[in-house]
Amino acid sequence: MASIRRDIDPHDLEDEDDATEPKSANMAPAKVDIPRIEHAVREILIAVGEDPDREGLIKTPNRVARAYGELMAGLQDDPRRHLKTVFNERYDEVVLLRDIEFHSLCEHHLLPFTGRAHVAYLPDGKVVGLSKLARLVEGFARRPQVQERLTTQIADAIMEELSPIGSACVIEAVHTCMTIRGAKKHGSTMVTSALRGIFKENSASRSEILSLMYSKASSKV
Ligand SMILES: Nc1nc2c(ncn2[C@@H]2O[C@H](COP(=O)(O)OP(=O)(O)OP(=O)(O)O)[C@@H](O)[C@H]2O)c(=O)[nH]1
Ligand SMILES: [Zn+2]
Repeated sequence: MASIRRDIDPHDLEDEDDATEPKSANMAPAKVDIPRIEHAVREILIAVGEDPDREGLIKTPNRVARAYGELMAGLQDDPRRHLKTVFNERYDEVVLLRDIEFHSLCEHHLLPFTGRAHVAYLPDGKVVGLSKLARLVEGFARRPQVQERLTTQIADAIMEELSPIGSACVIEAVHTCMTIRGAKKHGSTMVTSALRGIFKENSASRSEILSLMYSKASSKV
């Protein structure tokens, strides 16, 4: 397998996006039904024995509705759009973007799971701007998810849009539904991987990409 030439901290990225496109940090909120969520949140507050009309809670239903608009922003987005602008580059070495921070919602409990995604591909003529990999992760994360699906959606989107020789996604995340409630296993981290193309078929390539992804082992999930 060709050796890695790019190993980039996403926080160092220059963003070359079109100025009209919403930035990943400020992804346009989803158009959620605000009154309906407000009503539901008010009902939850009553159901748990709270007084939704006390001063501290009076604006809470609206705040929660707006927060869901942000947390679900990916639902009305097609994250694959970020892979449509490609450079036809004669570049045949691995591109790896490591430690892409993300925040998602576990679809079982609607509680956050947060962590880092490591995304790589071995191009076959088509290369995208690195920030697009971060936007891809963000778009798939901002919706009710399970970590396995998030991981495969990212790897599959890269395979389908860029037709590379291989793609890989590894995600390390902490699920608050397991740390703050339920099993209450603080410090447990879920790790998932999706390998496609050469990274799935060739054991040497698979070992190399996984060791590169883990080499800065993310104890910082
Ligand atoms: N595989 C997988 N499981 C998840 C993910 N997010 C949450 N879960 C799990 O989904 C499961 C839902 O289990 P249920 O038995 O239906 O729900 P529950 O009674 O709240 O389960 P506990 O969390 O064990 O209390 C739990 O085991 C969670 O830990 C995820 O991304 N992937
Ligand atoms: Zn959960």
